[in-house]
Amino acid sequence: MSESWSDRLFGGFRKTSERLSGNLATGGWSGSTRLTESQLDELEDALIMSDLGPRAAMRIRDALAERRFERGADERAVQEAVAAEIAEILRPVAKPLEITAFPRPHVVLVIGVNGSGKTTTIAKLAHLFQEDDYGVMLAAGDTFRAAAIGQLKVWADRLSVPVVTGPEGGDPASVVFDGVKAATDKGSDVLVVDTAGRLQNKRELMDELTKIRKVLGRLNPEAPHDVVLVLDATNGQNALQQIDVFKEVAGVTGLVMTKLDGTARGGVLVAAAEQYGLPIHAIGVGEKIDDLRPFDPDLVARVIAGVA
Ligand SMILES: Nc1nc2c(ncn2[C@@H]2O[C@H](COP(=O)(O)OP(=O)(O)OP(=O)(O)O)[C@@H](O)[C@H]2O)c(=O)[nH]1
Repeated sequence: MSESWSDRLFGGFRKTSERLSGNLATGGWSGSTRLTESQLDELEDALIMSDLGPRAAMRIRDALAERRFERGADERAVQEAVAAEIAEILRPVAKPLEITAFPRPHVVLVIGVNGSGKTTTIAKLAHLFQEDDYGVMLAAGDTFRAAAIGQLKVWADRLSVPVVTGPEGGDPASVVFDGVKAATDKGSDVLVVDTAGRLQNKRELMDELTKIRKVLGRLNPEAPHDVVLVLDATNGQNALQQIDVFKEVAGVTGLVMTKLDGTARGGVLVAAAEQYGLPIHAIGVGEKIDDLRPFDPDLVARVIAGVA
């Protein structure tokens, strides 16, 4: 690997940090040891414009209002202080997915709207688990579209991971049932289940997920152990609305945010952390198989604030 993960992370968040530092670089920070009201207003606006959301922006503003800076402190000092506050917000939610289920398999349902990067994320998660020497199996519970089943198979082949599929238009709950049985027979540690992402039809999706849960519960009352929502960071604030809907429809237990590379909207990660407090298991910063990693909240905070 020529580029380290943190290099890729910096590359990934470059647009976000440029945006935030661009928004912060209004000059005139130096002067007194406290930020003035108008400086604080500017700071809050810069954070909102950088997609951190009004709540996180206000929290950071309040924290910075309390802070004493060295006389003559510059923009960098303000950015450092912003980074420290962002880290405070991210630290409690940065939690990798852990395989804890006993009996095995640990069942992870993966949900998210089509195009959010769900299938790619499932492959990347499988790869992460493989790196930790866990036995992984996939289940193609998105039977709504043949393409989704095919795409998951391609990834499974590439990773040499078994995948349980059913016919297009078949019953997702029966694929999940077969998946759990196969994973149990094989002694797999983790079963990652792809599910349909038809947010337009909430009722149908809710019924489908309820049925999956019922079938899973019959096999193992603890399953699913995780319900992971995949969000596309390029959707900015709309990604947050998806959390609202999927929390209600699917009982989301954690998030993965993808496509943080190449978007200036990475601040939405901070907004999601502040507003929902759901664990953020990993972040996607590219299309390659190892472009999904559990994240280091302090490093990500420094990258977002442009001081890494
Ligand atoms: N740049 C970038 N692209 C990503 C990332 N994650 C996924 N993608 C790309 O996003 C596109 C959609 O990803 P899929 O995994 O097919 O998304 P999906 O949600 O399963 O979509 P459907 O298959 O349409 O349901 C693909 O071209 C992926 O390569 C990421 O972290 N960064």
